[in-house]
Amino acid sequence: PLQVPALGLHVRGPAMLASQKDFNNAVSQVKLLKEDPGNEVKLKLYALYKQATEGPCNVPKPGMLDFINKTKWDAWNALGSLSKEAARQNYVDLVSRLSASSESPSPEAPAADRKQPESDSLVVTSEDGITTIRLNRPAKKNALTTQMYHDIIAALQAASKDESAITVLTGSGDYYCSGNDLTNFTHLPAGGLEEMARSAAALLRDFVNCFIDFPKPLVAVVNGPAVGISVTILGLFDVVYATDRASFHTPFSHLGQSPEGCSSYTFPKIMGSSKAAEMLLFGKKLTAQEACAQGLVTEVFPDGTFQKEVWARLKAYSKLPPNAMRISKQIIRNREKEKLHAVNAEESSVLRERWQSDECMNAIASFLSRKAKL
Ligand SMILES: CCCC/C=C/CC(=O)SCCNC(=O)CCNC(=O)[C@H](O)C(C)(C)COP(=O)(O)OP(=O)(O)OC[C@H]1O[C@@H](n2cnc3c(N)ncnc32)[C@H](O)[C@@H]1OP(=O)(O)O
Repeated sequence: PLQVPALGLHVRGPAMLASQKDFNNAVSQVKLLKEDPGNEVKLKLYALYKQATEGPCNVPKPGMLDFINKTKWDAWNALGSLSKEAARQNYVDLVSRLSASSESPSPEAPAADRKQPESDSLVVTSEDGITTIRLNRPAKKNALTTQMYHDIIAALQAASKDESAITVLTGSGDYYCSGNDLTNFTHLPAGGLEEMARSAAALLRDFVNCFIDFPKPLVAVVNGPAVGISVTILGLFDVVYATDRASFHTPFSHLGQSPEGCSSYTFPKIMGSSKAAEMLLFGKKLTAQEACAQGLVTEVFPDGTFQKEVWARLKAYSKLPPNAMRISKQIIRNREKEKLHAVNAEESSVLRERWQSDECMNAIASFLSRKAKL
């Protein structure tokens, strides 16, 4: 067989080529894959699909800033003059390999039972009655990758059932968290931008639901500046301690996006509608003292003594009767839960549309091309 260099795929003789029916079946099968095959494979699938249905790449190359469409165009163009039939066959072969490997039993434990997260970007420890979930990507200011969202969900599910009395979210290094990792938007699935927005919205909804439903006292130890979703979900925590170096920034309009984490509901409730609007519409950054004055932060500590003071206090709180704390949290939060779930669903669905907008794509392209920073 001939080799298509960019993709490492084979071109077979005409007698072995897959039928249109095989191809249609393979297209349906892709949607049923149990495991995400990764971006490289998804790009291959995209390129082969285009080649099989439309022939060699025949559209103008997208501009430099249109990074998503340019990556797709490059993959399609790399197939050169490969015939439609050969592309169809390669597509069918690739899907059949993917289906076979996704059928084989996974060696991993189910997410809820997993002791440690999938990547080093999250560290979960339990000590002195406190489960600590630490964002651990200091070189990237603890920006949240897709894997980290999944790992945090798993960590919260495990913490809700473990022996600890209190659960803490904090960060490593000088930042608490710089929000969503903007490169998440460059990992385009085979279904394109629409599919990316759909699955990101589903993940966002699951992620925020875990905070809404978390049954034990949940404390944020904000060790430095906080951006985006790491700020908005603070309204779902029971207590927020911050160093005086922390700041709180929700630059959604700058990013062509809209609020999440139930902040469209919790922020106006916590700080009043006009202060909330200044943050959520105009991206006003609050200092730790300002956030405390508005009720978003419980208490601010001098940076030099922050860790010592906060952990001493949390250790003392963790000795309180755990069932009493759970029940008190239930009474405080339960009547709001239904509302919060509805708000989360609505915010996620609005964002699904926003993520497909030019305003959002241009803002992300600007950040990635190092033209814009907050
Ligand atoms: C699926 C659920 C989706 C939920 C959606 C949530 C929405 C949000 O969270 S919106 C908020 C998104 N966050 C941002 O827009 C922040 C972008 N980052 C910045 O503006 C700056 O990096 C900073 C102000 C946070 C820090 O600036 P500083 O000069 O101190 O440090 P840098 O040199 O810029 O950063 C170091 C390193 O980290 C990378 N990085 C930082 N934040 C992010 C991020 N959010 N996404 C991707 N990468 C990030 C930065 O690019 C640097 O990387 P290099 O060293 O490789 O250049």
